[in-house]
Amino acid sequence: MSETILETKGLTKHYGGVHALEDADFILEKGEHVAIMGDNGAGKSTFVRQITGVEQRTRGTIVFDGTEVNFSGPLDAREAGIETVFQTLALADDLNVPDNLFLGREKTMFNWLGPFRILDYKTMREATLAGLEKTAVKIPNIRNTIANMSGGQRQCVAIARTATFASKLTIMDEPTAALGVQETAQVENIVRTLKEQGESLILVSHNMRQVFDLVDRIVVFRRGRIVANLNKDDTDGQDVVAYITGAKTGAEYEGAA
Ligand SMILES: Nc1ncnc2c1ncn2[C@@H]1O[C@H](COP(=O)(O)OP(=O)(O)OP(=O)(O)O)[C@@H](O)[C@H]1O
Repeated sequence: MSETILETKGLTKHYGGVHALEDADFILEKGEHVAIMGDNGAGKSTFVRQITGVEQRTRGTIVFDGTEVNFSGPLDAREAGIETVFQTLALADDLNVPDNLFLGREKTMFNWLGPFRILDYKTMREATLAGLEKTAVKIPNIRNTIANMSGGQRQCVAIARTATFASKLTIMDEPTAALGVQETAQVENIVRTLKEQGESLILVSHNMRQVFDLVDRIVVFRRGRIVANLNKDDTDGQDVVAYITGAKTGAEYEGAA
């Protein structure tokens, strides 16, 4: 029997009078790869911001790995096991790969020597290499700073962070939007590797080909609401577009999976 890693019930976010997210009931099973699709302004990023602790929801519940959660910020969500790869990468340009992977985690990786905190570089380097190997990410020199890397390499570093810390859920918000063809292929290969490893994933994407290549299920948002929950094998691009545009209303939709 499958186990649920994430469930939202009635998840709602209003910005003043803007109802960006309304009553979202969403389920993700462990090991499942689900795409979130929808037109610009449909509420996809708002949904991601509520479940990753970036913002505080207006109402609704979030159950993560069996526990109801109220993350006070993104670090809280990371500590619980949610790794997020945003379109605008949360990487520091002037730091190298291990430093970036461990950014914000110094708490667990510092050795205490009296009043001084010393970074354990050996442990960091080894964990970084293991994380890169797990995702089959090829970075020529992990001592290079992020500023000297291509967009694709940067995205791979951000994704490798997921594997390094054995997260329970990976969320990618438009991970290839700014990438070229080859770089996109590399990122997509990493996503396939995560699938083979049983990693649970939410992929926000406008790219129909990519979605059909990579996920098991497609959830469509429209005007802040979930209007469709489609098994990839029971649908096609035309059907998905019909839900995205509102040609199909989703009136028949009654909750998640
Ligand atoms: N901080 C904010 N304040 C006010 N309105 C907001 C805020 N953030 C988002 N919105 C509004 O909420 C709605 C949903 O936006 P959201 O960014 O979640 O859409 P999206 O589906 O992610 O779109 P895109 O594909 O363009 O990223 C939009 O109408 C947007 O203008």
